[in-house]
Amino acid sequence: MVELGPGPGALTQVLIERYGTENFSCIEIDQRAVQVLNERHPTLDVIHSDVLQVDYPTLQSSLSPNSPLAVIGNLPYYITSQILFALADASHSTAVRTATVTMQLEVGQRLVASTSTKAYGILSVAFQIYADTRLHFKIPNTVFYPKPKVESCLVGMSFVGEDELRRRLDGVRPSDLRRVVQMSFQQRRKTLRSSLRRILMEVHNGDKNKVNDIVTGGRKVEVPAGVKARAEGGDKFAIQQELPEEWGSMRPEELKPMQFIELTRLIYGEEEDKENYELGVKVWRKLKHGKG
Ligand SMILES: C[S@@+](CC[C@H](N)C(=O)[O-])C[C@H]1O[C@@H](n2cnc3c(N)ncnc32)[C@H](O)[C@@H]1O
Repeated sequence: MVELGPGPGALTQVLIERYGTENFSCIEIDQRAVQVLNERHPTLDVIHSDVLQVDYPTLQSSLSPNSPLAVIGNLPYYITSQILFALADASHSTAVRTATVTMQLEVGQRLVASTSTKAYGILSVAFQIYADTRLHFKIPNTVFYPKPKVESCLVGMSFVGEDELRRRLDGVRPSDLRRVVQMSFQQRRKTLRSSLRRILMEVHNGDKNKVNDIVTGGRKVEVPAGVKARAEGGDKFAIQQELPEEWGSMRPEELKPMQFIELTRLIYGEEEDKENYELGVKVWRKLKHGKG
């Protein structure tokens, strides 16, 4: 068990009473809190570090090589989503299996939001693909001291792990998925046709995943799946930088998480070796709170 941001140890105390200190480590950035914890709990492993710099697979192999980490904590709210995304990236390496964390209510609501609601966005799509996520209960601001302005909640995440994640992605690269989801929600009121135009251009120009050939004026041109290209005579050709109509007219909040995977496949194609391609360990963790 790893507690993120234990502070002087209000939650830590309760956890130690219940589970002891043997399989328990904490990560705290504040030197004063680290000192307090060391004095109060001499047998507890307290790591003085920034949680955003933690490499969970390395941490797991040093702390608990035979079983994945269970993460717990009353998270620092200003970096909640970055912490969560880092956990998602680690979840398919078997480093992290569960996270039970408090956060701002609004962020918890985004994680579990359904399509066509204001709260539905990047966090909802990512955490409904990578984990089974539950908002357990709300926590009023009156139970904290000093009293914060915002309400909180307890969220439980059970990460689906590598095999199930590969089944869900079915060859789609997480980095491509992240880009499509991010671009789609950057302008959440616009249609996908307009929000994703830049990606379609990049995919075409970027020499990546070229899967269809067209021939024009005796020249062979390759274009990505889902992008229509038209021979225009001579050696001229035009790429129709548009998504198929059924996708193009939709707005991002209408797409279920699994539909984002389908959309990504349409634009970027998929890996052939679906069992073994790199899922990536720093895909989502760079995303910041607030966008979508
Ligand atoms: C919301 S407080 C929770 C304190 C305590 N767990 C409690 O429940 O009372 C967040 C804690 O995270 C720590 N923290 C903030 N940013 C951090 C970071 N980047 N890495 C590690 N700890 C951090 C703060 O010093 C603080 O102790």
